[in-house]
Amino acid sequence: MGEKEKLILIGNGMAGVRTIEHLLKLAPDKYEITIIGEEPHPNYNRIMLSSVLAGGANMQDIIVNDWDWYKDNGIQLVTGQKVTKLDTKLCTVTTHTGAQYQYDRVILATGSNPFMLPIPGADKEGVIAFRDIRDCETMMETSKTYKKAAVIGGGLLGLEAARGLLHLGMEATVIHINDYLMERQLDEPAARMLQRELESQGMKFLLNKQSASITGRGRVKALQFADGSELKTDLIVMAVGIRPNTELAKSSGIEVNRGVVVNDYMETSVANVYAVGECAEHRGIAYGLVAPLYEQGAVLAKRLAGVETAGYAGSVTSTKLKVSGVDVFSAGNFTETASTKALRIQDDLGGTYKKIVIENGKLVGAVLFGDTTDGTELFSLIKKGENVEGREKELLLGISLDQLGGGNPLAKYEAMPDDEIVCGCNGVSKATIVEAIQTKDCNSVASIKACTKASGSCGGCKPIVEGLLKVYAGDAAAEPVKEGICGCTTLTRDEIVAEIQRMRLLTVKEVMNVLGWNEPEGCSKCRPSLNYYIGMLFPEEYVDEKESRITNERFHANIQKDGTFSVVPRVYGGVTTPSDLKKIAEVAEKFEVPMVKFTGGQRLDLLGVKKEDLPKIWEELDMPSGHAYGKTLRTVKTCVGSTFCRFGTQDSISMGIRMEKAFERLNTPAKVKLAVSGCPRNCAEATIKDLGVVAIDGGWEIHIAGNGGVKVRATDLLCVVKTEDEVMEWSSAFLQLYREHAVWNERTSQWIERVGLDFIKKALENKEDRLALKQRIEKTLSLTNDPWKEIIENKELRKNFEQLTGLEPATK
Ligand SMILES: Cc1cc2nc3c(=O)[nH]c(=O)nc-3n(C[C@H](O)[C@H](O)[C@H](O)COP(=O)(O)OP(=O)(O)OC[C@H]3O[C@@H](n4cnc5c(N)ncnc54)[C@H](O)[C@@H]3O)c2cc1C
Ligand SMILES: NC(=O)c1ccc[n+]([C@@H]2O[C@H](COP(=O)([O-])OP(=O)(O)OC[C@H]3O[C@@H](n4cnc5c(N)ncnc54)[C@H](O)[C@@H]3O)[C@@H](O)[C@H]2O)c1
Ligand code: SF4
Ligand code: FES
Repeated sequence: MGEKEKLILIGNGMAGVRTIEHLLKLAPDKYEITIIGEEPHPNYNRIMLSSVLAGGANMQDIIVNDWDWYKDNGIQLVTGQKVTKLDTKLCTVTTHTGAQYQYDRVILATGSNPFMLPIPGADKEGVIAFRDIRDCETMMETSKTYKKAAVIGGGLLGLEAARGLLHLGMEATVIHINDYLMERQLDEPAARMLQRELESQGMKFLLNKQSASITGRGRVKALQFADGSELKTDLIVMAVGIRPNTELAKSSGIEVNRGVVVNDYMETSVANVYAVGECAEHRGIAYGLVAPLYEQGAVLAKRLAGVETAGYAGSVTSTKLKVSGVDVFSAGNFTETASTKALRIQDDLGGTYKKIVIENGKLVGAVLFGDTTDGTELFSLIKKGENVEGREKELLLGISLDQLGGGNPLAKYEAMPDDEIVCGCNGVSKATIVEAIQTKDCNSVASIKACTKASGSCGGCKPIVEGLLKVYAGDAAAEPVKEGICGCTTLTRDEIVAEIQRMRLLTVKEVMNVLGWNEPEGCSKCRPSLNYYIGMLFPEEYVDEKESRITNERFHANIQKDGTFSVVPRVYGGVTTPSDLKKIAEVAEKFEVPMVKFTGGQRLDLLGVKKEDLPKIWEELDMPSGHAYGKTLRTVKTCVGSTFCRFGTQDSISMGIRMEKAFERLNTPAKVKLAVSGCPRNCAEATIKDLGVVAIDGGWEIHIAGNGGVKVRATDLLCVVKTEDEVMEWSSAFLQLYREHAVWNERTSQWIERVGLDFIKKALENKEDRLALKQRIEKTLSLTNDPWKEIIENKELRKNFEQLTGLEPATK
C-alpha cells in the first residue's frame, strides 16, 4: 500500500467531525488524519448546550467523540489551538502557537461566530454570547452571584438561553427587535401563543426594542435602549444571529461571500481545500442547523473517499424549539406570498395552532404550536415535494397523516425509503435504525439512541423512532419508557394522581415540591392539570387556585382575537323566555355590544365586550354563567321532543334541562358537551357529543365519547335504559368515571381511544359502582358556585378580577 494522503480538518466541531466519521466508514485507510480545534474539548454536541443550561443534561452527556475515539481511529488531535494561517500554495496550516502541519487535502469546518452587537459597552464583563461550553459555564457561574439576566434576541437561541437562565434561578428578560418572537421560524399567531406560554413560565419580554448601549463600571449594570428607557441587569447574553467564520479562508485567498463558497461537492475555489458546515455557503445559503450540515458532510466524505455521489443539492430545514413544556415546530417556507395558499386552525382554549402552506399543489411549509405530533410527517411531505392537491384539508386536520397507510398507522414507516433521514439532528437514516433493531438487538428508543444517536438531541424524531420500533422489532420491542406529563417532571398522570391521593397533597406548590418538580414554577401544562387533579380528588378541602387556571377560566369569558371578551349566559336546554331575551337585548344595547350571535349550543353570545364591562354586564344580566370558556360542562343541546314534535317519543327538552341543571359548573378534564334527542331522527346531533341521549320507544339510548370538532368521532352506545332517573344515574357515573381517569385536557373522544369502550362498560356495569360514582359527582357538584355571581357579590374577588390584565396571567 502506498503512503497515506494527509488530511487536515480545521475545526473540531459537529459538521467536520461528522464528515470524518463517514469517511472512516467509507475509506478507513485512505488518509492520515489530523484534527485541529480551537476549543480545549473533544467534539461535543453543541445543540445540547441548551439542555445543559436547562438542567436536562450535564457536560459529560454531550460529548459525542471522547478522547479515546480519536486514538482508536488513529487521528492526531490538536486541541486548544487556533489555525491562524492556511497557505494553499505550500499546503501548510499554522496554528497560533506556530506549530505547522503539511496537508494534501484540508477541510475548513470553522463554524460560525455569534454576532455581537457593536454597541458602546459591549466589551464589559458580563456581556457574553451563547455558543460554546465556556459561555454555558459563565452563565452557570454568574447565576450563583447575580440575579438579573437580559437576553438580546428572541430567536431560537435567545429563548433557549433565557429558559436556561430561568432554570438557574435568574430573572430572564428577552429583548427583541421585532414585534413578535422567532419571526424567522413562526408567523405572528404562533409567536403570540409562544410568548404567552413562556410568560407563564416566568420569562419577561421587551418587544420592539433597539439596544443602544451597555452601562456599568467594568461589569454590566444596565442595558439602555434607543427610546431612552433602560433595564437593570447583571448579565447580557447576545443571541442576535450568527455569521459564518470565514476569516481564515478570506486571508488565504479562497472565494468568500457570506460564507466560504462551495460547489455541490463542498469544494472551494482552491484545489484540495473543502468547506463544510456553518462556515460554508452553498448555492447562496449558509445553513445554521445541523441537519443540512450533516448532509453536506456525507457528500464530502464520499468525495474524499472517491465514492461516486450525486452531490449536495441544498436542504429544506425544520426547527423545533428545545424548551420544556413548549411544543413549537416550523418547517420549510411558512410565509405567505401571492403564489401560496395557507390553511390554519387556531384553538386558543386548547392552546394549539397549525398552519400549512401550499404552493402549486405542493406542501411547502408548516407551523405548529402546542401539538407538534404531525411535524415530522409534514416535514417529510415537504421534503418529498409530492402533489397534495385535494388533500389539503385532511393534512390540516391531521387525518391523512393518520391514514397514509390506508388506515394502518404503521404502514407509513414501512413505506419510508431506507435512506430517508429520520433524525435530522444526528443525520441518522431509517436504514441505520432498522439495522440497529435487527442486528444489534436494540429494542427500545433508549438503546437505539445509544447505538445510533437518533433521538439524542432535540427529541423531535422520537415518534418516528417509536414507529420504526413497532414495525421492525414487533413483539420484541420493549415497553415504551413512560413519559412525564410535561418537561417539568418524569412522573406520569397516574403516578401523580396516586401520590396526591396517598400523601393528601392539597396545593399545586406542595405537589411540585414534594414530587421533585425540576422546574419550581411548573409550566402551563402541569399547573392547570395539578389544579384539576387536586380539586377532583379532594373537592371539600381544595381551594381552587385561580392563578393555575387557563386564561379564559380566570376571566370567566373567552378572550377574542382583538383582546375583547365574549359573554354567554346559561340557557338551560336551549329554552329561553321573553323576559330573558329582553334582558339580554337591553344589556347589549346599554354596553354597546358590537355583536349578538346565536351559538351552535343554542344560546346567545355577546361578542366584543370590554374587560372592564364584564362584571357590570354579569350583574345586569343576573343570569348564571354559561361556562362557554372552561374545561367544564358547556351545553346540553335539545331538540323539540314530544312536547311539540309529531315524531317525538320522549320529552327531550325536560330531560336536557334536568341534565344541564344537574351538571352545570362541573369541572372536567376537558370541555364536555351533551345533547338529548326526542327520537332516533336525532335532530340534536347527540351522536357527536361527549354524552348523547337519544329517545327510543319506551326508553333512552345513552351514547358516549363523540366529538364534532377537528377530529370528528361518532359516539359509542353505552347502554339502553327505561327511565329518566336511569339516564341520570348512568350519565352521572360516566362523567365521574371520566373525571377520575382522564388526563387533564383529554376529551372523552381521546380518552375512550386510549382506555377502550370495554373498560368504561366494565367500570359502569355494576349498579353499586355506578351509585358510588354518582355520589362522588353529586358531592363535588354540591360544592360549586356560579363564578359570575361570586365576583359580583365578593368585593375582594371583584377587585382582584379588575386587576387581571390581558397578558400577564395568560396560559394556554
Ligand atoms: C446553544 C445552541 C443550541 C443549538 N441548537 C440547535 C438545534 O436544536 N438544532 C440544530 O439543528 N442546530 C442547533 N444549533 C446550531 C448547531 O449547533 C450548529 O449548526 C452546528 O454546531 C454547526 O456545526 P459546525 O461544525 O459547522 O460548527 P461548530 O460546531 O461551531 O464547530 C466549529 C468548530 O471550529 C472551531 N474553530 C473555528 N475556527 C477555528 C480555527 N481557525 N482553528 C481551529 N478551530 C477553529 C470552533 O472553535 C468550533 O469548535 C445550536 C447552536 C447552539 C449554540
Ligand atoms: N432549536 C434550534 O434549532 C436552535 C437552537 C439554538 C440555536 N439554533 C441555531 O443557532 C443559530 C443562532 O441562533 P439565533 O437565535 O441567534 O439566530 P437567529 O438569526 O435565528 O435569530 C436571531 C434573532 O435575534 C433578533 N435580533 C436581531 N438583532 C436584534 C437586536 N439588535 N435586538 C434584539 N433582537 C435582535 C432577530 O430578529 C432574530 O429573531 C441559528 O442558526 C439557529 O438556527 C437553533
Ligand atoms: S329528534 Fe325526533 S323528536 Fe326531536 S325534533 Fe327531531 S324528529 Fe322531533
Ligand atoms: S431530530 Fe433532533 S434528535 Fe432526532
